[in-house]
Parts: sequence; structure tokens; C-alpha cells
Amino acid sequence: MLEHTETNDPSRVTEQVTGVILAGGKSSRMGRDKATLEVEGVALFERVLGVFQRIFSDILIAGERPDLARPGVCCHPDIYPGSALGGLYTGLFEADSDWIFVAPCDLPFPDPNLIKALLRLRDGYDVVLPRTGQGLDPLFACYRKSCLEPMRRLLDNRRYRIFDFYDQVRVRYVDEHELPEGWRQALLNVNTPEEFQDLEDLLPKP
Ligand SMILES: Nc1nc2c(ncn2[C@@H]2O[C@H](COP(=O)(O)OP(=O)(O)OP(=O)(O)O)[C@@H](O)[C@H]2O)c(=O)[nH]1
Repeated sequence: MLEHTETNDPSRVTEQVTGVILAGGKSSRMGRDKATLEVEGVALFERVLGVFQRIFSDILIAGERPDLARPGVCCHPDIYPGSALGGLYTGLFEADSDWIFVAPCDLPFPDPNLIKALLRLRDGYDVVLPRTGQGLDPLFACYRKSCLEPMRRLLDNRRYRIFDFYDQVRVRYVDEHELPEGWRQALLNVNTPEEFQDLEDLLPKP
């Protein structure tokens, strides 16, 4: 019999997944709030939200940012404050679904195809994330509720490196050759004024 799974069906790949936007950081390297930095006249947070709204019916913000919230998109203060891992834990804990897709709020070019490509690979795993020449992308990734317990153990022990619990769950690392074209730009985030300035070169010329 042909095995047919929910996640191999392209029309259902984002069903029962909550989109979580992390927006609780300090933006200290940038020196000003990254979520509201504008690229082509649209704030970075709005660019991520716009892509999420095209593919997820449930979306939440992890981090105390009531200014970013809107009807249907609530913000949740960190249960464990002070780290991106704490934000990720909060998003996963607050989600109604078994799976979340998490993204940071500082992505200028989020790509729905990349998100769907990762979600498609989640059968049999607890975490799905890109692994490229640039390293791991644990904040642009899929997580299952089964990760909550090992995450909580790290947080209780004041350990904040996200991948430190990966040895306790089933992780699908997705290599460059498995990612859709354009992944490099889609994974780009901006942390410093110089990186923000460099974006100019990537924008379409008038
Ligand atoms: N909810 C939550 N999100 C966080 C926290 N720290 C970082 N983030 C988010 O995680 C993503 C990556 O953050 P970083 O760039 O590593 O950290 P940052 O604090 O925003 O910036 P720096 O102060 O320059 O390190 C961004 O979307 C941040 O908003 C946190 O304590 N809570």
C-alpha cells in the first residue's frame, strides 16, 4: 500500500502548524529596534508577518511587544525571560498545535517556499532546520511539542544554547542541496547597521 502522510500532501503542509515570530530581543548590535526597521517601506516584522499570513492560520508573537500585536495575532511575554531559547519555549508552549514554525522578526526576505520545504520534511522528527555552510538556523525551523521538556531542562539549568537539547530529540538537518533556490537570501537576517546598509545591494534597482 502506498504510504500517504499529511506532510507529503502539498495542500496540507502548513495545516495544524502555528507560525511563531520571535520579537523579544534587545537589538543591541543594531542600536535600534530591529522589528520596526523598514526595508522598501515595510517593517521587518511586517515582512515576516505578511509571509506567515499567507501560509498559517494561527500566528503568535513570542516576546512582550503589544505594539506589534493585532486582532488574531497575540503577543506572549516570555515564560523564561532573557534568551531566544526562552522565546522559542514560550512560542511552543503557547501554541495550540503540536508543531510550530519559528522565525525571527529581523528577516528582510522571508520565503514561504523555504518554510514549506522544511515543514514537508517533519514526519518522524521533532525538529527540522537548515544546515548550510553558514551553520545551523535554529530560529528558522520547525519544532514539535515534544521539545518542550528538554528545552525546559536547559532553561532551568540556565543553559541557553538552543541546539544543546538536539541530542535528546529527533532532528532532521536539511542541507543546502535540499533547500529551494534563494535560500541564502531567505535566511539572511540583519544584526548591525552595516548589515542593514548592505541590504541596499540586494534590493531591485529602480
Ligand atoms: N521572545 C524573545 N525573543 C528573543 C529574545 N532574544 C532574542 N530574541 C529574538 O530572537 C531573534 C534573534 O535575536 P538576536 O539577533 O540573536 O538577539 P537580539 O537581542 O535581537 O539582538 P542583539 O542584542 O544585537 O543580540 C530576534 O527575532 C529576536 O527578537 C528573548 O529574550 N525573547
